[in-house]
Amino acid sequence: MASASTSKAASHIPFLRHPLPIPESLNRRPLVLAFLVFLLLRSRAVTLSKDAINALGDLPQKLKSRKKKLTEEELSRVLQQVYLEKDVTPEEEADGVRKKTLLVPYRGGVVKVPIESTPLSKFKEDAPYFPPLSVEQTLKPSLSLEFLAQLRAILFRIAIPSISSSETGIVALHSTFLVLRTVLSILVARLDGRIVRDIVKADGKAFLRGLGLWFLLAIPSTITNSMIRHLQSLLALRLRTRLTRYLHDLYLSANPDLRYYRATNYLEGIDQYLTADVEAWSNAMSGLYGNLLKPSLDMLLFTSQLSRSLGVRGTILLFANYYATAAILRAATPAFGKLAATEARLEGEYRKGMGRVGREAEEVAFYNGGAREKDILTNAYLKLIKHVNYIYKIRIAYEWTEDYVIKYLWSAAGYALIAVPILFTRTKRALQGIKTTDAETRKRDDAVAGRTESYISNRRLLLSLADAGGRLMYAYKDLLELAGLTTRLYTLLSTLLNLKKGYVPLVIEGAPEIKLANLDVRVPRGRTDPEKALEEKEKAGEQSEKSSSAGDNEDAPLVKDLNLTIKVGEHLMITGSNGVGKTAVARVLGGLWDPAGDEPRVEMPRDAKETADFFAKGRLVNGSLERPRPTLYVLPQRSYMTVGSLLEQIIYPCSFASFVKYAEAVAPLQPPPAGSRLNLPVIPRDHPVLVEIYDILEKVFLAYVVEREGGLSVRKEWRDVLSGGEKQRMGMARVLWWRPRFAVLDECTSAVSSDVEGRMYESAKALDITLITISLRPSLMKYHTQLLTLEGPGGGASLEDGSDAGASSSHGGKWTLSRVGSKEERMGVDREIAVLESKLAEVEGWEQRVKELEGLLGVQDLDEGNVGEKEVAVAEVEAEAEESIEAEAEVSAVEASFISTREAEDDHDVKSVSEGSVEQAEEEVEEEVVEEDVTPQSPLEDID
Ligand SMILES: Nc1ncnc2c1ncn2[C@@H]1O[C@H](COP(=O)(O)OP(=O)(O)OP(=O)(O)O)[C@@H](O)[C@H]1O
Repeated sequence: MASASTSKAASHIPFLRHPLPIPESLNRRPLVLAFLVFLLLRSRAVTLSKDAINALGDLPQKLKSRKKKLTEEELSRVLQQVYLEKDVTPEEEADGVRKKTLLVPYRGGVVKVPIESTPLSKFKEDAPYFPPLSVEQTLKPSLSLEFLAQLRAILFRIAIPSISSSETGIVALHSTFLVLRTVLSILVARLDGRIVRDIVKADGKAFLRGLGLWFLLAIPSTITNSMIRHLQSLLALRLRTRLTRYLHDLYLSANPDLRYYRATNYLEGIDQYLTADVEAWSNAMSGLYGNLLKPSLDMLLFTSQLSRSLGVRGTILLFANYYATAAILRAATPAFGKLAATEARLEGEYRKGMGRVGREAEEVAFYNGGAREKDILTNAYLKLIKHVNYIYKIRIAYEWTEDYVIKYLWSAAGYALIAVPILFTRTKRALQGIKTTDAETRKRDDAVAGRTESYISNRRLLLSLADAGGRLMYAYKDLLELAGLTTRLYTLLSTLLNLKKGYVPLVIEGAPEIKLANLDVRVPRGRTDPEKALEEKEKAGEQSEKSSSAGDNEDAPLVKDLNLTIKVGEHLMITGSNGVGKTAVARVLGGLWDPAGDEPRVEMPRDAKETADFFAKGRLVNGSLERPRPTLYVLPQRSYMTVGSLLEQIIYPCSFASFVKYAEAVAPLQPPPAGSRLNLPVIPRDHPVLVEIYDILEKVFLAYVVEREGGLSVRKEWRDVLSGGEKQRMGMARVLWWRPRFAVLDECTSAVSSDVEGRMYESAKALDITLITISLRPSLMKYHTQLLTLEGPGGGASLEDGSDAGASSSHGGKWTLSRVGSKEERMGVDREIAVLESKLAEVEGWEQRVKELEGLLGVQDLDEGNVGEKEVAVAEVEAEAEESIEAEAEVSAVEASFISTREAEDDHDVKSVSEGSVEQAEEEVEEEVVEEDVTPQSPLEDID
């Protein structure tokens, strides 16, 4: 009855076209809704209890397994194994798909995570969606159509690739809860009004009913809020995971893509892009979805609700309000997108600096460079902080405007919207004219109650509207920031997807050689700083003619027109001064740099892919236990130690999982130990593959490291644990284990003692490995048959031996190839021999003299009158030196004869030897060789 009268009273109030005091029919709506919510909760409660029951059922099992955590040994096995390989179909295999089960240690146990790599065809399909950006676009991200295109490409090609992906489900659920929250907000606003109305009317029963409903509504409202937060975080995590997995597959690509190597030429601080930017983008994206959808929905629904009660005039005023707000805020909003992108870049620079100091801590410590590094890092940090501070400062003005407009202007507008009709319409006049009979008084009371209810509801709706407007404005700022992050992420993806594929050498099946023809070696064009590039572009616009002529000025090649054949068994040594391009040749051989020049040609005997497949799948070649050999294995100048066990250092880049598969193919493994929770077999110590590993360690004189560190499976930070020489020996162990057909050894024995070096070289040769050594040490020549001398882009200005490389070439990149034993090589060896021998002679002389003096004096005190003694000693040493020169002449003659024998074999023209007669020496040597039955491997052997 009361509600009927309320409705009637309300209908008297002209500004309430649809009176808010709820009539009989409408009055049931909250009840129905409350009932629905109850049902929902009930079903939820049932599910919860089912889950709870299930969980309770599993509890003993779980507790039991929790109690029995992995032992340390099991954990180390898991860490070593990392993953289990899964089979793929031949089509998937051809498309580069790999399936694995990752073993992740988690809360004392192991969680198995299935992973599947992105097919190569997917990258090909995606590339057209990520065309490269211009410099302007990279530097000035904005809310434009380009931004939408970038966002669409990232979202629908990578982050949420299909409608059936789990991310779609999360978005759908998230959206449902967002809508639900808006609906619940409206219900709360209505109920609020109703409760106040009942208080004004002093209707206790209705008030209590309203209060009951209030509590009921609170339950779904709070659940909705926490679910929205949870789903937002979940969505962010999923987006990040998708992007990260995709980027890992793309970035860490195998030869010939090598994107992790090539991309550094184009993007600075790429690790910041790959880690922090991906995370920031995912958070911004998932947050923005909620921040944009919810307030937009709120605005829509609240506006429609309000316009029903405010009438046409009110609605027009409301929209005018929106328009004014948007115009003010747009004018007051700074370029947050650009600011966010710059902040990410500066953050990356700072992190990079920190990482460098961490990585090179020992070097910095030796130089005591802490203070200098501090300056560099503080500089980078202050640059970042200044920028962040600047953002904060401009945010003050922006947020002040926003707060003022949204909170106060909108509230004032809200008051006006509600008050104006009440104060200045017929209603007021009508109400004032009513005579105060009892019935009319009641009617008037009802009208006041109705107005109060409508006021409270509208006020709440308006406050919510202001809140939604505020969030929408924040969302606008977030959207600008997202534009900045999107541009960075897009730049990363488009750079990686559009990177030019590396040069693929021509594979000649069964060829016994590596062949290089018409090959120029040039430093690849480096990265250009986008800001500088923009400046240059602008300048170039002004003086385009000048710049075009400047473009022709290309750097001279490091090596020009190289034609070289490296036959199996013909060991090559590459030498030349520092910086002439020795490593650069290895970079071309290894596929890191593309060959330049006129129709360059690089021919390789066989693809190393077979090796990779072999280790991934444990397949044997023709059923034999012989594992395939990679064509080329390059040992770089700087030793690299990977994360993992000692064994993994030797077999790098083969993983332990692949190694186990290979071992299993070679000979049976031991079953897992009894009671082990891991189903991982064990390789026994006497297994042939481990025997081989230990044998290799013996050969490189590292067996003691296994003893010292406590076994092959010990995991340590090997970069710090092993000494420089040990790391280089580990490199040689890798060569001996992989047994490549050709091994490039780039100054990789510089810290190894020469006797060990020699034995390692011999071990490698014994395994039929053809060596391509890059070194400045003439003592290594004896292990090689060919010598490539580079003269660098300057054209051979600095070869010290005075050989025929002195003629400077204007084009640069001169090179000479000779047989070891030729004039150039001999001169280098001669020089080294002379130095070594004079030192040797000195030592002998002094030792002898000391003995004599000790014999003469019988006492060690040489202080008194030692000047005379020293003179005598020097005279004696000189005599010794003379003797040694004679001995040297003999040695030189031996060498010369050896070299000339070789040269004669190779039809080389050997004419001059500085001391002694070649013919005579040759005869002598030949006699010696026959008598002693020694193969004259090296001219230095006698001395050794
Ligand atoms: N990524 C690069 N960007 C620019 N220049 C480079 C790059 N890599 C190498 N260079 C230049 O190419 C030249 C040859 O380098 P390379 O490493 O081949 O020298 P090298 O002959 O092996 O010297 P060293 O004996 O000192 O090892 C050097 O002048 C070097 O500065």
